[in-house]
Amino acid sequence: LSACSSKLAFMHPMWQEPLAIPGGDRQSPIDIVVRKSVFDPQLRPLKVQYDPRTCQQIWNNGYSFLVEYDDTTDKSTVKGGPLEDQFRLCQFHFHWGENNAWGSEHSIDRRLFPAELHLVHWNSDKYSLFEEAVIEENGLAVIAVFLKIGKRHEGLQKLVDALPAVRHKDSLVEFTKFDPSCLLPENIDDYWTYAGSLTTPPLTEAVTWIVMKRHIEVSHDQLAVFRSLLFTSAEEQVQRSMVNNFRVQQAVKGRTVRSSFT
Ligand SMILES: NS(=O)(=O)c1ccc(C(=O)NCc2ccc(F)cc2F)cc1
Repeated sequence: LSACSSKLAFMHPMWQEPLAIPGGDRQSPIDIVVRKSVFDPQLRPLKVQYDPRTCQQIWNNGYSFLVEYDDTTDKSTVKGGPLEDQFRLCQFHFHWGENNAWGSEHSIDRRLFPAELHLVHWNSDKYSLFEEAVIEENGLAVIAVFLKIGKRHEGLQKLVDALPAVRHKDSLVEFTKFDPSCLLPENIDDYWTYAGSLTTPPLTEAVTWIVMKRHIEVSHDQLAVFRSLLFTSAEEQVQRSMVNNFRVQQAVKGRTVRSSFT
């Protein structure tokens, strides 16, 4: 699937791109050009340790739906890989399209996927709050996993069943005992990593991106439930479907994308 830019040109981005971005030379998302990525043998395997008991709620924030975790202790963490420190999971969310031709934020040699999962972590060795870490260049680590349409994802179904409860912007529902490691591909040793930013405002250049080479599969019907969510709150007259909630791709600007595999 190629990102035919003309197809995307008419689409209204979710929000107006700011005129000036702080720094602006490490923005996300990007297209990962595989032949330009550099194998780094010093990249270690990722160590992911998630405790399902830290799962708290699902919140529709008007951009996506966030599954939020208790990040007041080091119970759900990621370390290793390109990371010097230990990072705490605070939430995960997705980006998706109006159809299966596009929806992911990153692409691999221009190949887009119907959706992309982001597991968001902050550096708890150096900072004491997410809000502090989000403005620091080594503050955040986001693991990105591409979603492809295929067989039904049994682990995802518990989340899909809860989504109608957060149909409108600013709605929230209790959601517990969900282990997000079920959303990781079997092999998490093969990934690309680069220095980037948040892909929604405030777009701060604080993110070490870890983009998984292997995707996961979800069914067409499961992704259709994502598309049944709304950008708009219950009070608004005009309801708008929550689809195409991805940012336009940004210039690589001389950055090197490293790979953990040859
Ligand atoms: N798509 S992505 O993975 O790059 C991404 C991850 C997290 C956030 C986020 O938390 N935003 C709200 C937010 C909340 C508090 C704060 F201090 C800063 C701030 F960005 C935005 C984008």
